[in-house]
Amino acid sequence: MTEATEWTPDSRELADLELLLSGAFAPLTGFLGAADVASVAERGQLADGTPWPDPITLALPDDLGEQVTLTDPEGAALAVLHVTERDGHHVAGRLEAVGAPVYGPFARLRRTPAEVRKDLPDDVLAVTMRGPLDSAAIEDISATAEELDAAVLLLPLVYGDAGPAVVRAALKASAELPGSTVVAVPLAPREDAVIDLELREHVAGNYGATEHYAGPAPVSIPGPPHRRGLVVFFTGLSGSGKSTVARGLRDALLERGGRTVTYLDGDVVRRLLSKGLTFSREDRDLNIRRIGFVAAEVARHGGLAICAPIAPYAETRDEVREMAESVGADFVLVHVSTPLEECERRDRKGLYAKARAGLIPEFTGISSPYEEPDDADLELDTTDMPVERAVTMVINHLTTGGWIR
Ligand SMILES: Nc1ncnc2c1ncn2[C@@H]1O[C@H](COP(=O)(O)OS(=O)(=O)O)[C@@H](OP(=O)(O)O)[C@H]1O
Ligand SMILES: Nc1ncnc2c1ncn2[C@@H]1O[C@H](COP(=O)(O)OP(=O)(O)O)[C@@H](O)[C@H]1O
Repeated sequence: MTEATEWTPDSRELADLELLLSGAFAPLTGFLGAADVASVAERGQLADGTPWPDPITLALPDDLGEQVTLTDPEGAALAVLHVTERDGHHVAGRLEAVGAPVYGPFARLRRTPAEVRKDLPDDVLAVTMRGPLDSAAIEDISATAEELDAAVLLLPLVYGDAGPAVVRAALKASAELPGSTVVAVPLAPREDAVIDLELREHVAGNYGATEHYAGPAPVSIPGPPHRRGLVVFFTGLSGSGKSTVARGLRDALLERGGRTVTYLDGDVVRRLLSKGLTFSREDRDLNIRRIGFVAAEVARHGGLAICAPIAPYAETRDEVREMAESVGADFVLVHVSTPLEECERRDRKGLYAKARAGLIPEFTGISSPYEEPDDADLELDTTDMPVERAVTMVINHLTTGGWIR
């Protein structure tokens, strides 16, 4: 008997899990095993011939055992998965519901198909929505419902940051469609438009739809750069000048006004957020991911975050870029490329001397690697450069990119 373990699926898997548990993905009752996945990919059918458009899968690390409690990011248990099949990282098995989370925006509108169906008549026109309905669409829906003598069921498909806005759009449309019902459904969009539509039809059918109307795709217009969130990420050796330039940048931005600025000071991060972490690769990566997480949260809300850690590994810097971009923010990488000889000559804290004497293990540039970026947006060698000039170069870059005006 293996020990019970816990796992938090990613956001799309969690959305699928909720639909599997609520019955919105019926006839599916669990994540698909290899035979079903292959059959869906080849024929758009489960292995037993039932039509199904999209492989609904869950990836788990290999070492989690046979009984895995699936939790949401806050740690609340949602289901226990009794693993009976593994295909690489993909796992299938019986899902045992533990309890649905009762929080989150519009949680009261996340009802199961069984609950919704018992309140609806035989004829239902379901409208799946990922964005607002304009007046032409509302008129169309109203006329179709009248023609079919059907009740209108608005199904805002909530996923990601835009979720609450889609529900608000559905409630607004509902006010113009007398007698309509709104039910929030956590269906993540699929890349393939045909599969996405078929999946919407299946879900709508499970909610009792006899007719399905797919609301238009939302038009997403990214805000201008000076309104978008931004992460300015300095990387470079110890003593290269990261903190000095980063602080100068913060001060210059505050003097100009117009943007909210958060400076994640390296020392403060190491003292608070990353207290107790060492300089092993693993701990450095964790430190950088934590910085990236906080910076992306700042940028998610339109703020400008400045970070200045050494961040010696390219892969981890890429992860932070990805974190920022995944919340709709931009990412500017500034490589403070002052060479090791100059950093060592400065040796402000006497650390290089200690590292050379073998008193500090794993010191970046001496006994631990620094991977030079090949994707820097700006490079600053501060060897013969006054601090003010370095700050101006960053400001100029941000102005040229439109992030500041
Ligand atoms: N082994 C080792 N290697 C590199 N640096 C060391 C080490 N031990 C302590 N220090 C001091 O810690 C500062 C770097 O911390 P960071 O959080 O920026 O490093 S990392 O990004 O997690 O690699 C760095 O400060 P800065 O000089 O401001 O860069 C060093 O003063
Ligand atoms: N153009 C410059 N930009 C930044 N720092 C400079 C520059 N010229 C000289 N320095 C000096 O180099 C040192 C850089 O230290 P620091 O900013 O703490 O580096 P880091 O944060 O990369 O470890 C400071 O003593 C600073 O005064």
